[in-house]
This record gives sequence, C-alpha cells and structure tokens, in this order.
Amino acid sequence: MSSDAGVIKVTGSTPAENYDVVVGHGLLGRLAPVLGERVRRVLVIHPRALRATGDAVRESLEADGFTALTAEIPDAEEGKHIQVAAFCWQVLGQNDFTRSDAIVSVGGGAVTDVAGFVAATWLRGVRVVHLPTSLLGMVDAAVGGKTGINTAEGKNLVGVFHPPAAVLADLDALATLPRNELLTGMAEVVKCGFIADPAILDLIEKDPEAVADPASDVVRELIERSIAVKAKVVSADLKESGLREVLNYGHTLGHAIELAERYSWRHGAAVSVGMMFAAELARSVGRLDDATADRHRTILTSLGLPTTYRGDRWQALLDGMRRDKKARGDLLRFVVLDDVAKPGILEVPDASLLFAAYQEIAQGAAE
Ligand SMILES: NC(=O)c1ccc[n+]([C@@H]2O[C@H](COP(=O)([O-])OP(=O)(O)OC[C@H]3O[C@@H](n4cnc5c(N)ncnc54)[C@H](O)[C@@H]3O)[C@@H](O)[C@H]2O)c1
Ligand SMILES: O=C(O)C(=O)C[C@@H](O)[C@H](O)[C@H](O)COP(=O)(O)O
Ligand SMILES: [Zn+2]
Repeated sequence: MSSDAGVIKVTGSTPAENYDVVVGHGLLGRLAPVLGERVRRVLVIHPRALRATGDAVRESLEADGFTALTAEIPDAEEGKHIQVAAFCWQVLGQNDFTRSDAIVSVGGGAVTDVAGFVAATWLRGVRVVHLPTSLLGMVDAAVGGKTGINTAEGKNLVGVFHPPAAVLADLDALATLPRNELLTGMAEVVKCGFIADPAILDLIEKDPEAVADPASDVVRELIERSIAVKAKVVSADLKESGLREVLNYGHTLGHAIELAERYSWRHGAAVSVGMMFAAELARSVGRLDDATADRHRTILTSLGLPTTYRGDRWQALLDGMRRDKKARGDLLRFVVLDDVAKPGILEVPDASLLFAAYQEIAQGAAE
C-alpha cells in the first residue's frame, strides 16, 4: 500500500455519513477496511472494457475473506439504462444480498452513476464504495452521491442521492485511460476552476502540455483541487437545495447536446461547449466581462476541447434544456458567472436571449 495518499473529507448529513475520498497509488488494499466488518457479500460492477480490473478487485476481496461477484455491464452511457440496473438487481437477488452487503463500482462516471443507483435502490439502500478509473470519475462523478440513469427523454432523469461509504481514486488507473478521456474529463476540472478555484485555471494556463500527462504532478494537483471544490459544495448542500447547483455550470446546454448527439459525444466535451455558452449568456446580459468570457475559449481550446456546436440544432437543444433539473415550470435557470469563483443563477424567461448566446457558439449560421 502506498503512503503518498491524500485524503479529502466529505461531511454527510450525520457523522455516520461522513466519508473520505482517497487519492494516491496502489489503493486496493484500502478497500476491505472501508467496506467495514459487517459486509460479507460484495458485487463488483464494472464495464466490459475494464474486465481485468474488475476481476482483480474481485480476487482481492476474495483474498480478504469476502464472497465477491462481478457484474459486467455495457460501456459508457449504454450502461446508464434501467435494464442494466434491472440486471444488477437480478444478480443481487439471486445471490441473497442483504442490507449488510455492499456494492463496489469500478469504472468511469457512467459506472459510478449506475452502480450508485443500484446501491441506492437495492433493499432501499446498501453500502457502495466507488473505485473511479477515469479522470472525470475521480474529480466529479464518484464524489457527492448523485446517482442516475438516462431515459429516452434525457440525461440523468431518474436517480437518487446516495453518498458512498468511501471513494478510492487510484491514480494508477489513469495509465490506461485514452488521451481523449483524460482531456474530456478535464472539462469538469476547468468547471471547478471557473466556479471556485482560480488556481486550477492558472495551473492549466501555465502548462497545458503537462495537463495531458496523467503521471504529472500537475494532474495530481488538479485532481485534488477539483475534489476539494466538489467536497466542499456537497458537504454543504447534498441534495441541491441551492449551492450545489453551481456544480451544474455548463450542464444545461451540455446535457441537451449529449441527448441531441445520442451520447456519441463524451459528457466532458458537451459540458465544455455548455460552459462557453453560459459564458456568452452571462456576457450578453452584462454579468461577465469580455476577458473572463474569452478566457473560457482559450483554456478549453488549449485542452483540445470544443467550444462551438453545429448551428442547425436550436429547437432540439431548447427542448432538451427544458428538461434540465434546474428548470422550474417554464422558467429555465442557468448557472452563470459574475466573475471567476463568483457563480450565480440567471433566470431566463425569454428564449430569445438563449438563441442570441447560441449564435455566439454556433458553427455557421444558427437556425
Ligand atoms: N454523479 C455525478 O455527480 C456525475 C458527475 C459528473 C459526471 N457524471 C456522469 O459521468 C459520466 C461521464 O463519465 P466518464 O467521462 O468517466 O465516462 P465513462 O464512464 O463513459 O468512461 C469513458 C470511457 O473510458 C473508459 N475508461 C474508464 N476508465 C478507464 C481506464 N482506466 N482505462 C481505460 N479505459 C477507461 C470507459 O470504459 C469508457 O469507454 C456521464 O454519464 C456523466 O453524466 C456524473
Ligand atoms: O454533482 C453535481 O451536483 C453536478 O452537477 C456535477 C455534474 O458534473 C454532473 O454531471 C451531474 O451528474 C449533473 O447532474 P444533473 O443533476 O444535472 O443530472
Ligand atoms: Zn458533469
């Protein structure tokens, strides 16, 4: 077990719900202790692409005396489906999983989301520990207890809040992560920079090359800083009654793009365009200065992330945005910035304002 691990604490609704997010190398040995003494059976949920890692986790649990099984699920957004949850419920049922048993997720954010949902719903809630393997999973999806699956109408439309018992972010996993997955995950890191921690933006601007190297010190610092931002927010507002909405920066349009593209776009890429859109929206109503709006484009582009979107999809995007969880009735609500680290809400009763911002990010003429 490595001793270089850092621990970021998340405060739950009760002291028993507090948990640690551990960041470091070689963390598998920490899994058994965080599962706790009462757990006997463990279901390891992983995607096909990470079968070897899932098997290694199962074998390690068996060596520690647990009865461990694996459930292999479809990759990426294909896994965030009610039929996948039903498959996992079937495995749990057929193997007599009780309330003192547990689930372990191994994978990117899609896996932590669906595994968390399965844990939240099985017997109305069993323990879950997340072992995120993507950058995005580490800095965002595994932390904070939002779980979810998609429906035909949109992204994450079904889910519950179910915080994990622990998160073990093993940096060794990043060695096999494709470059595009690392960089799209960086969109959520940039988000944390704009909404709360300007040092993140400075680090990326100083050395965008190092940001593409998962073994670099700067990537580790970006991961720890982003988790710290998320941990602080979700500790204060687990169920998104107010403050937590800031973590949704860029997501109103981002989720609509994912739906319009039938999930062929990675979440982080869609959120990147969504942040640029939110910046243009804030600029257009005089809340954000030109330099900070333009800084979005510079930083995101330096990471190879998109800041524009096709100009012929306005109606589909508007329809998708109406199902955003921040909307209230017919009123669309956006997280916008008044400055770096000064997020707020903009209520938009009139879609023409949105269309104007869309024109600023649209490729070709917006229709
Ligand atoms: N619950 C939350 O708070 C929250 C926060 C942010 C995002 N999310 C969700 O997370 C998802 C996006 O997460 P993501 O970007 O990790 O996508 P993902 O889970 O779809 O993973 C992306 C790809 O990377 C592969 N992969 C993951 N780890 C790997 C590794 N170590 N080596 C090789 N390949 C690896 C996966 O198999 C997949 O093909 C979205 O569904 C999004 O809605 C949830
Ligand atoms: O944790 C949160 O809260 C977030 O909004 C983080 C987002 O990065 C994440 O994509 C989340 O799943 C979006 O939540 P949703 O409620 O809009 O589905
Ligand atoms: Zn996100």
